[in-house]
Amino acid sequence: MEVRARAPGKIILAGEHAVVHGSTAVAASIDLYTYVSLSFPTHSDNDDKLKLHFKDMDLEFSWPVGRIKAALSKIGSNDSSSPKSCSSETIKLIATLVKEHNIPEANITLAAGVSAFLWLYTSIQGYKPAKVVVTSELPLSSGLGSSSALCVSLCAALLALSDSVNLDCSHQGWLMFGENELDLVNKWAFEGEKIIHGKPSGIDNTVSTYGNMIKFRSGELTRLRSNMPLKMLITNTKVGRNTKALVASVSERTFSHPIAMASVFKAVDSISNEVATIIQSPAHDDIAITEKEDKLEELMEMNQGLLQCMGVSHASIETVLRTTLKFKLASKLTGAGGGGCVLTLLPTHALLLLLNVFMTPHILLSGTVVDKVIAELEGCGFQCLIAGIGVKGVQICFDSSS
Ligand SMILES: Nc1ncnc2c1ncn2[C@@H]1O[C@H](COP(=O)(O)OP(=O)(O)O)[C@@H](O)[C@H]1O
Ligand SMILES: C[C@@](O)(CCOP(=O)(O)O)CC(=O)O
Ligand SMILES: [Mg+2]
Repeated sequence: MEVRARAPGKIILAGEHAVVHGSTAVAASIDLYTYVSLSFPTHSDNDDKLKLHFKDMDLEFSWPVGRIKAALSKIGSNDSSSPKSCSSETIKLIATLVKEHNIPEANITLAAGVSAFLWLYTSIQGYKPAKVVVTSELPLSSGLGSSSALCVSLCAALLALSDSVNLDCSHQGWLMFGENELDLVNKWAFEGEKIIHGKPSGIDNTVSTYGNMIKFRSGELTRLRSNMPLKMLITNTKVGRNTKALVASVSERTFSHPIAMASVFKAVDSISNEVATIIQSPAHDDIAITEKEDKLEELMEMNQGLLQCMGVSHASIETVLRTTLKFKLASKLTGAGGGGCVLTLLPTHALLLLLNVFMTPHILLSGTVVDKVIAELEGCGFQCLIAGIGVKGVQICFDSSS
């Protein structure tokens, strides 16, 4: 029996970082997924190893289960139905298992993902031999939530073959979990995110688990129903960064300037609530949609200004902001910043109209504003994509033939 799980990445429309400090944020899932397949060896395979394959990087890890059991013996027995945090002592024990594999320096940030894997696997499945294969359509360490998509898809696959979840294994194709199972996946995935991020807010694993669009504050989720077409250009600056370090840097700034930062977080909270209201409010005609788009653009620019206050912008992000502004398009970073991805709202008029009179003569050529801005951004060495927004959350698929 093999089970596959897929979990979507995400964009944060408003409120990243501030959400770690108790403000509201708004996020949506995107149609780029991380896939995890899990299979147990048969008796005739005579295999006693736990194997992890990061297929995209062609990196394989394996440990005899006896070795894992010996290293983690103090943890006690596993109980997949009650998610628990990995203690700092256990993190150290897990780190010794990870270090036994010499991860190439260029891929060293993957060590956090391997540690999260070992914690989630042993906590949910115990010390069984298995093979786990991970692939992803998401760029890693870019702000699109690859860490949470990894944790959510992994937990879904592990729980699908655990005693805590009862599913119809004969179902053909992708299958959604029920609400209780989703809650369990989400809670375990949050524990994995803690290992990768240090201090996650939980918004990324929550939107990857439940999908669609959510408002999130202090662990509480409100599902949003969008009442407008929402198209975003995602520009990957390809500047790698690490969410854990960026979250820590904002915490340091908060420690140094608590009163000023409290005001920044309060302003972000208001922006996120306004974004959620605009997205959900009814729009009966094109004029109403344009008004909503104008307001969203202003709020995105305001949020970006506050992210600059938090110290998480980057020269590459500023280049994207300047470039899109030339085309009268508003942008903000998404995720932890420091490089990574930038969101640009593509208002309906930008998708339909040819360049208009506001543009300077040298760019008054054929094509839509969107074609032009993408060409210019890609000319800077960035990578652009337009992802589908608000897709379903985590899903699983059984393959009983294997
Ligand atoms: N498909 C994957 N394969 C291996 N590790 C992954 C994968 N996706 C995420 N990770 C782990 O998550 C880390 C990136 O998480 P993070 O810094 O939060 O960035 P983001 O979540 O924005 O992509 C990687 O360095 C790695 O440890
Ligand atoms: C910066 C933050 O708000 C989002 C991080 O997202 P990402 O890992 O950069 O995709 C952190 C969090 O909410 O846990
Ligand atoms: Mg992350």
